[in-house]
Amino acid sequence: MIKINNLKKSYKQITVLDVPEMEIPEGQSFGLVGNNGAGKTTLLRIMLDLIRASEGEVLIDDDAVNNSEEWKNFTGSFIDEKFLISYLTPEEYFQFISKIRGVSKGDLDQHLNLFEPLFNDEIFGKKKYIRDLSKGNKKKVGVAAALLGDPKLVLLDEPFENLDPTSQIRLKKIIQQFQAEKSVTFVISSHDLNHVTEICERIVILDKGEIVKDIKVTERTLQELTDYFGEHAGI
Ligand SMILES: Nc1ncnc2c1ncn2[C@@H]1O[C@H](COP(=O)(O)OP(=O)(O)OP(=O)(O)O)[C@@H](O)[C@H]1O
Repeated sequence: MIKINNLKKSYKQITVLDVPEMEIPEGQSFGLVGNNGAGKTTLLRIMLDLIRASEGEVLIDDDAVNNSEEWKNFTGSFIDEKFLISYLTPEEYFQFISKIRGVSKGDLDQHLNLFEPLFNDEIFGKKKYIRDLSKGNKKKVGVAAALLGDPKLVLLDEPFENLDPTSQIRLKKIIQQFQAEKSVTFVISSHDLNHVTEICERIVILDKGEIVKDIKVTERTLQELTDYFGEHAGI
């Protein structure tokens, strides 16, 4: 589903991402981990054509993302709050996204029902604009919108960040439901090694823009990741 060829991103001659080759097959849940500045968000942004690569390309279903609009019809994503429309209420925002994606009112209601426990009576009916929601609640709106309209591919940057522990567990369950029932391909960056090993079948570690490990998740993976980052901390 995703293919990367000779991808490089540099700022002022400093290379921050260098991925010669990588493939993410359809249906895979792919986790991206790495310390601050490793290049995770840069990679996600290039995959979504939000920034241009300095060299190389990302293909989604064989189309270069910077040369095609096709992939946008089946790709959902939430990178940060800039994806939201801050002067709308959450209700208005979901209606707006539904219109763009051709989601009926019935399907929107069904989708939002799934998120009711995660939203925890904090999102709807509060007469608040998105800009007035807490960071965690903005994240919930963004992730729910990314999953709206039956996307085949979903990219999420640190979806668990700013969520309370109960919400993290609820979000994990929702993602697992989309994996099992809808075979969505997920690309998820996270600093939470527990969550990422639980929801991903493959984890790539980025270090200074390079892939240093590409792991098929097993029951030993959490320990392997903990050991890897522990070594970096000198522990
Ligand atoms: N516009 C920019 N100009 C210069 N350098 C940039 C720019 N955007 C990103 N970088 C650099 O690229 C590198 C990778 O950043 P990136 O945000 O992708 O890391 P990350 O792995 O997502 O980090 P974090 O875990 O802190 O979110 C960093 O060194 C960052 O300073």
